[in-house]
Amino acid sequence: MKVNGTHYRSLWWDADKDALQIIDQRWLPHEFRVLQVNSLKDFADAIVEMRVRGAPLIGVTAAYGMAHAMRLDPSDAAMDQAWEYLDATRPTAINLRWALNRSRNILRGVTPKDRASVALKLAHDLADEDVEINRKIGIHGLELIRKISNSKPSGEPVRLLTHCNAGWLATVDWGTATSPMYHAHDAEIPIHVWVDETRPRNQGALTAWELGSHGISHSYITDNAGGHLMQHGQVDLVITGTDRTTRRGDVCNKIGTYLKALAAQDNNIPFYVALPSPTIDWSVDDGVAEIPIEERSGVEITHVQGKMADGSLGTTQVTPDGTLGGNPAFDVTPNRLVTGLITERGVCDASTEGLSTLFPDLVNAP
Ligand SMILES: CSC[C@H]1O[C@H](OP(=O)(O)O)[C@H](O)[C@@H]1O
Repeated sequence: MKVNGTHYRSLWWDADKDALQIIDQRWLPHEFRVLQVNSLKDFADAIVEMRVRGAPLIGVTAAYGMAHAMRLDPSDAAMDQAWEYLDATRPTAINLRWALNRSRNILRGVTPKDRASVALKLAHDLADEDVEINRKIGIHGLELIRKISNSKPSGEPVRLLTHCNAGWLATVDWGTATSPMYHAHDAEIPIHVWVDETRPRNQGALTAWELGSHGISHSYITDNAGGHLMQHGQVDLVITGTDRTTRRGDVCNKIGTYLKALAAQDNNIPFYVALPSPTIDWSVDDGVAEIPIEERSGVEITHVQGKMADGSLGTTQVTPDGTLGGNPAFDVTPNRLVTGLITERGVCDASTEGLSTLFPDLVNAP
């Protein structure tokens, strides 16, 4: 999307430098820094340290990591080592393993001398595929927003609430949850977005940066304010992203999503999840029982990063010395709390039947 009038993807291949460039999201929203990825360790660190983040973007980054590994050593052993190394970076977003499997399954059928070029082409294709999937999610989600807008007095905004950043920064472009918002804004449908801060890493600030750059009205709110806003008729629709959705429609997403879904149901507010098909884990039914939840460092809880009074970026300790932080990074919203899933092929119920109807070609795919 646009940054000060210039279009960017969240990562891109620089042919002149023959290397992947990423937006280093650790410095946003205060500084826009581009980083070149030069080694396989750089790829892994970028994912672990959340320089790149968001399920789709993690997957595409890993695909470029496999291509880098094949340049160094295209042997079967090196391919498997790279797969293991990149797969171990973050456990929850299924797109990581999906992309690694897409790459390795193709490369196994390719002679080693051709693996580097084939792997790089696949990474480019996955990046382009992600952009198109998210664009289509936007088109389908737009109709949900339009329907609500048409039920309001002319000019009255549709009030959306979103959690974390499922924006273009979490994908290659458009975002998932934000794509319907961008499409609605571009269709001149008035919207206002309540943006959850999303402790502990405050990815909501990334969403605020994105929406502000696109001229979309928004308010940055505490994670605990959403229920109150819903009780007082201030929210028309909730749209979030997902890091892994099971075949029956249980949704794993950033910690706190489940609580928003509970509040939405209690207030009869539609709760939709923007779901690109690579984020569906067809091998899992019960999300609460089966999806591995990443436990990140407690320092992300006890300390906060931001812009200091002198304009420099820094980190400050919030808790007493010695206090340990507990930091599960995701939770699972059972399908019974999900109104619908907005996919690139349309909107469906959060159910096995809903997903298998839209994706009959994928439901039993190996
Ligand atoms: C479009 S997927 C976005 C998804 O990923 C985020 O997690 P993280 O920032 O830890 O990578 C969050 O769960 C978003 O909803």
